[in-house]
Amino acid sequence: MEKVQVDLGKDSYPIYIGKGLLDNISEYLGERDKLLILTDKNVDALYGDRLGKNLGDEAFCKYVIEPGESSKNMDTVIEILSYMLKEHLTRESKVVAFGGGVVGDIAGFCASVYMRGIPFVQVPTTLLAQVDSSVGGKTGVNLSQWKNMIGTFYQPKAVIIDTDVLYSLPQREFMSGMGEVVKYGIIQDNTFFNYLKENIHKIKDMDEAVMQHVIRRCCQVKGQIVALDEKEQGVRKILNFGHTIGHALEGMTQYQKYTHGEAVLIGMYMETFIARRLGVIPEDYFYEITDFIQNLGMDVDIPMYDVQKLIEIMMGDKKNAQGKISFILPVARGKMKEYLLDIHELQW
Ligand SMILES: NC(=O)c1ccc[n+]([C@@H]2O[C@H](COP(=O)([O-])OP(=O)(O)OC[C@H]3O[C@@H](n4cnc5c(N)ncnc54)[C@H](O)[C@@H]3O)[C@@H](O)[C@H]2O)c1
Ligand SMILES: O=C(O)C(=O)C[C@@H](O)[C@H](O)[C@H](O)COP(=O)(O)O
Ligand SMILES: [Zn+2]
Repeated sequence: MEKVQVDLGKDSYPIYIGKGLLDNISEYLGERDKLLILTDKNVDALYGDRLGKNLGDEAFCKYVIEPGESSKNMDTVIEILSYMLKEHLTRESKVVAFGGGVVGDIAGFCASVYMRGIPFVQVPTTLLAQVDSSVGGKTGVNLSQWKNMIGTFYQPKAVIIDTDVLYSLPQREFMSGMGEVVKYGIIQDNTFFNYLKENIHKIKDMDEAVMQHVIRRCCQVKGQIVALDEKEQGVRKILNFGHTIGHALEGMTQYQKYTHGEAVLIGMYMETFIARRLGVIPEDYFYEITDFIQNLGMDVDIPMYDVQKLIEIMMGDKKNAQGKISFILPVARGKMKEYLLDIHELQW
């Protein structure tokens, strides 16, 4: 088992990464009078009994949501908060987010607003959640076409990553997680980007040692960025590379066409084109990024007729300022810069 620490003063927490951690989960959960396991139907069917068995005689209750992005809204939040009240959860209880990023974002949000905040722990089960969404304390839900429009910054008490659960992931979900993994290579750590390129076959085969390294490195990079800028006033914005277009694509298609990671891959591809159009990225690096995304097998074409709609949604992005759309663009290997662009600069 490896441990990565997120340094946030009194809100610091450990990320445990290893094989089979689910079997000793009680050891990592910390103090509580009662647990609420929040999960989705797929994860519950695969791992619910195992988790329950490993909790032994502990007092716990469980709430199971429908899988997928369409659950990520205020209706689900109200249902969960009502259940928490019915189950008499207190400020000494703990919420366990047991699932992918959807479960994690909803569980963290519910924990952050119930009784003005009760502790929660992340037990991420998708690659995307293990490398990104379980770390950093962004919680929330979507409002209509606008992603994560309602939310809080609320850190978990711990993140417990059992790498064994990745082997039941559908191939599409695994590649979706690779979207955020590639992001970490581009935004800060060019050595890691080279590692990804060199090991792409082993990654696609889900080689255990390689995946352990990939997960640890992403958690380290994200943990360091979050420690520097918890509330996204500055450097944390680089984690949004690919997300201005990515989030708009998800919303424009009612969360039905792309997974989050797929939308981020397309977003990074298109935003790298914007960097080239602005003349801010070296030509060879432009090809390195775009070739790698294509080689992952991503279909990066979107129909031209959707561009106006895309821009309309991007106009509502949280990162925008001065009436302009914010883009985080690659300007050199491992170096990003924010550009505020108006609509006319995007129509060419
Ligand atoms: N808070 C953050 O910092 C942050 C960062 C990145 C993404 N996100 C959010 O995360 C969400 C995407 O997360 P996701 O990609 O994990 O999607 P998800 O939670 O919808 O999970 C994807 C699918 O995999 C299934 N699944 C989960 N674990 C499994 C396992 N071990 N084996 C088999 N199937 C399994 C789920 O039931 C679901 O059908 C988006 O809403 C995105 O906005 C948040
Ligand atoms: O943790 C962050 O900060 C991120 O930006 C991580 C992103 O991968 C994630 O998708 C995040 O939810 C996007 O930011 P948001 O503020 O637009 O929700
Ligand atoms: Zn993301």
